[in-house]
Amino acid sequence: MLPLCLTETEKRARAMADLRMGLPVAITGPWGTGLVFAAETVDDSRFAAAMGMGGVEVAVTAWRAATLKARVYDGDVARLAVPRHASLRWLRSVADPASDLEHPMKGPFREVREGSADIHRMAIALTKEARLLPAALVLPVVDAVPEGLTLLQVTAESAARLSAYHVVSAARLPTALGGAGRLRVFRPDDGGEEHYAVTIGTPDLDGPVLVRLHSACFTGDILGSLKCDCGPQLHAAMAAMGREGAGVILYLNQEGRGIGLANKMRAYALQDQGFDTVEANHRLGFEDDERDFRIGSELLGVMGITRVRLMTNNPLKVAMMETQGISVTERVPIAVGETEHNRAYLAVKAAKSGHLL
Ligand SMILES: Nc1nc2c(ncn2[C@@H]2O[C@H](COP(=O)(O)OP(=O)(O)OP(=O)(O)O)[C@@H](O)[C@H]2O)c(=O)[nH]1
Ligand SMILES: [Zn+2]
Repeated sequence: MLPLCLTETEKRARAMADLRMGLPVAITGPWGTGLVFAAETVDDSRFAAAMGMGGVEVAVTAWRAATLKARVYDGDVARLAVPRHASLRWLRSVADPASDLEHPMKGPFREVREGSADIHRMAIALTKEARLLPAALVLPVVDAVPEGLTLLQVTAESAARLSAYHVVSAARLPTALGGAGRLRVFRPDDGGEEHYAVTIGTPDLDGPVLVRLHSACFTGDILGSLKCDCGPQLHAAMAAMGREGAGVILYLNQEGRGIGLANKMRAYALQDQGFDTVEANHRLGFEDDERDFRIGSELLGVMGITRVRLMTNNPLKVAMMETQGISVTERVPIAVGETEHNRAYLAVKAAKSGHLL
């Protein structure tokens, strides 16, 4: 292969930007080649062009299909035929639950069951990775793939691959809560999100290190939102590490349990309609938690940390660390920040996501 050719990983990173801009991406597999658009970003003229080519389907997750009352024949993905006279507005309303209560009857749908859902499944994975709504327009490519488009191969493996990370830069960062400290920036080799490590004091890397894996929450961490407990948890963890004289906060840019801030605000809008945090994710078509917990253990590995006292109320985090080869010698609970606004949210996390209080 020419040294200047792109790898599948590089093409996949490029495909994220394409989908976010409303451009199509081509995906090829044993069943043929498809053109894929994100339902959220495709514009009028490209939608019209796609409809002109025929055979257009919309791929949604099984969660979204359940809300739409559409049948699912492919496990986690449903394929819906796009009616010949459907408008872009119709497509958006299939993808976006914002108007579900106002217009509950979007169907009837013609579910597609012949052929393979491989391209559709990969299209959903790409829209999720691009932090868009998990819904995609998929149409068959009959002739050649239009010039200049990113062309990806269907592979189960590429979706599951975890990037390697390296430290880009680091510097001293004293904080009011933690005292002396250091901030490191980690960059993945696949063009994805950077993550940060805040080291407080000088942890002894041989012993168990007091660690918090904190998922970014712009609303809680920065704005002091009362809807969740993230800000107080972050600050309590830093203060505890300051008191002990050592610890590590991994600040993971997995906003909204991995769905991104735009989708989290869509989830909040659904919560304003009366749905709880888990139901809102499902109506949008997401799992209740879309985070890749392997990133945390990967970064600990880069830092040379193998044994931790993990500050969390989430047993899944403990289990994932253990599976990834990090020994959790103790779970350190952090029950702080309950308010009248987040009491119901915390109760749902305890009941549905197994959080310990
Ligand atoms: N999708 C979604 N994400 C939310 C919501 N509220 C907070 N988040 C995000 O949830 C993440 C924090 O996860 P939590 O479940 O609170 O806590 P955890 O990190 O799993 O567990 P702990 O270690 O016990 O705090 C952050 O990324 C927040 O942005 C919500 O209503 N919907
Ligand atoms: Zn939060």
